[in-house]
Amino acid sequence: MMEEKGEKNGVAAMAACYQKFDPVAYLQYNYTPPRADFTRKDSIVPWKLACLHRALNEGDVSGELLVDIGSGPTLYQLMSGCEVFNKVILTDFLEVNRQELRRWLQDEGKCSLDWTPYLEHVCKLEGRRPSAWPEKAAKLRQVIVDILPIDVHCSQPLAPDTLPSAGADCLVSCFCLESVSPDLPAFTRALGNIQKLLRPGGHLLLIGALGESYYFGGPGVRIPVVPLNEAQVCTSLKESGYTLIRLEVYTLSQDMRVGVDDVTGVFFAKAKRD
Ligand SMILES: Nc1ncnc2c1ncn2[C@@H]1O[C@@H](CSCCNC[C@@H]2Cc3ccc([N+](=O)[O-])cc3CN2)[C@@H](O)[C@H]1O
Repeated sequence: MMEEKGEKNGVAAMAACYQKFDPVAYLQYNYTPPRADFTRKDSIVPWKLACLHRALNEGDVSGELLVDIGSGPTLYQLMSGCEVFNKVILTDFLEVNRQELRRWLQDEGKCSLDWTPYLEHVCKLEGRRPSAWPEKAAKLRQVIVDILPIDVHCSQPLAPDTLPSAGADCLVSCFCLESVSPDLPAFTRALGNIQKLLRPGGHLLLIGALGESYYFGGPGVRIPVVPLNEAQVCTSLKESGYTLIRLEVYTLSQDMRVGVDDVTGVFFAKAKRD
């Protein structure tokens, strides 16, 4: 019982940190140059987009429904998946992030970040002209069917009956679980909680930070992160009911370390639910 109380306190403290999360600042910190520089082969965002494109286009991923776990205020993580799945559900813990996503979806022109360079880059990865980005934007808006609240620390992270009984065909989650978990056991439990949202044999595409102990979710909003290494990611995936297909790692060069966190690397894991 004592352990459960400790778990609940850690998760509640983490939720309190997120009350000050600032989507606009967060997007500026992580989704503008140098971390999102499409003129540089070694920039982080092009690496992430290439991992997602490759993972979704090597012939083993298919189905109807893709669910993005902890979307935050970003959309890049769905720009390849929107061509493979005809239904996409976005999720986040905070209303401010769900609002940011809704603003883009409704195309009211009041978005905090211009996603055009991202759409152009993914068009290029698909062998299309970058000028096809309006079609890709329209496709993404067409397949997004819902933007829902989620809590990965709940044994049932989404409201009941949100998903088909068989579960989603694919989950994507980027930089969420390690940033919302007070420790490694909580990270592993959260992986287990979302595993139940996925049909057996369905794929998990997981992007996360290595060696990160904190990040700024806004000016002065320092949020603790459970520092992970590759071995811990692999063990946690295995312990929570996934078979790892591939793990890729990006190591940050000095100029990618811009003072908004202490990340040393980024991992991309493609896995299957057992
Ligand atoms: N209990 C919960 N369940 C689900 N989601 C939850 C919960 N609590 C908060 N959330 C939701 O999860 C959050 C997701 S954003 C988390 C930010 N992760 C750290 C940040 C990201 C980042 C980006 C790019 C790069 N890079 O090198 O290019 C590095 C890094 C490392 N720093 C946020 O949307 C919150 O609203």
